[in-house]
Amino acid sequence: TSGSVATSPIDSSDDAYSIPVSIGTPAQVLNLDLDTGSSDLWVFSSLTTASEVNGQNIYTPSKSSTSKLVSGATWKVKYGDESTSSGVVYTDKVTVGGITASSQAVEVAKTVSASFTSNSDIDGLIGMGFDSLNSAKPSAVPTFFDNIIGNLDSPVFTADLKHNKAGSYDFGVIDSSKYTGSLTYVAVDTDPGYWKFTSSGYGIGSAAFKSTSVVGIADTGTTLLYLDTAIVKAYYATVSGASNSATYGGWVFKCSATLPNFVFGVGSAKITIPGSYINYSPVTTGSSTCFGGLQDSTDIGINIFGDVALKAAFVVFDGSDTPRLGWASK
Ligand SMILES: CSC[C@H](NC(=O)[C@H](Cc1ccccc1)NC(=O)N1CCOCC1)C(=O)N[C@@H](CC1CCCCC1)[C@@H](O)C(=O)OC(C)C
Repeated sequence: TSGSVATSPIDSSDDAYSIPVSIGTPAQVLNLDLDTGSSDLWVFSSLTTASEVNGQNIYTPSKSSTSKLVSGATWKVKYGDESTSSGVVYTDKVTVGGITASSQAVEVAKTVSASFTSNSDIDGLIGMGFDSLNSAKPSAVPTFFDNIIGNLDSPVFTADLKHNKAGSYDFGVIDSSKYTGSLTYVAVDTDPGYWKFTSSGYGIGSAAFKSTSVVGIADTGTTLLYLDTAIVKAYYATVSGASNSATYGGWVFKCSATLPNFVFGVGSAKITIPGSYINYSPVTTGSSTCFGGLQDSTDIGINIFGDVALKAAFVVFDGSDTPRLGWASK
């Protein structure tokens, strides 16, 4: 089997990308953030503390004839941005892009942190990292990808994210109409459970490409591109008036600045991120100071190829026995 689901940016800054997910019988449709940087499928629900729900769609297990409580199971997840959620576990029928997992663990939130409450565009997450990252206790539960992989024509899903418009996630098929040239594959290190790979270097604008190993993760759930200090400094050295602002917690520049393209290498291939993608957004609405889409990864402790990088490419997440990432321009 194979399938495809449209994914849309939740706002004009491409902060995150959501997909419609059907849960239960009859179907309850929630908009979930497909996140390759984590491995829990969790949802706002009828069990979520009422004061912590603010406009999100919720899953009500008692209204689903196929829901089952997993007795004794709990979960608690904390993300890179310090946001958290926790609760209990049900199994139910889950369908994404026409593909159904008949008994998918659905982690039902009893409590969520303020940043989730304030984000009415996201009704939960569908983690597509490796099972080792799953937070369920006393034992981990498989991801949606893990549950369907055996039924897929090919053990893959692909990401085609776009700037300010709908893209798609495909399952079980590599649609060659969605990219140009050829795919270049790179090995994935599944420890501790991210889609972790080694980029072969970078180039800033028209400057010579620098061949150097840059270890990072392909993370659909992270908005920006986070890289080593030296690369980030070299990039903003070409942007007149750019500075690393303590006030705004990162590199900022005049919104009118011309930003050079940023190239990153995958094997012998090169992915070019248009400079315009590195103008993330004004620091506050209407400000003439803009926040960069490329930021320093030091405080995170890992380099992250987030949506700013991913939306410049077509990416194959290959979950075969030797997991790998395929990259192509588009
Ligand atoms: C640098 S690590 C921070 C990363 N979060 C982010 O990148 C959030 C995503 C978001 C978008 C819209 C609304 C709310 C949150 N954006 C963010 O922190 N931004 C601040 C800087 O400007 C860009 C927006 C993160 O924690 N990613 C999570 C998934 C994420 C999904 C949205 C809800 C919150 C959790 C996950 O991918 C993760 O933890 O990755 C690890 C490996 C860092």
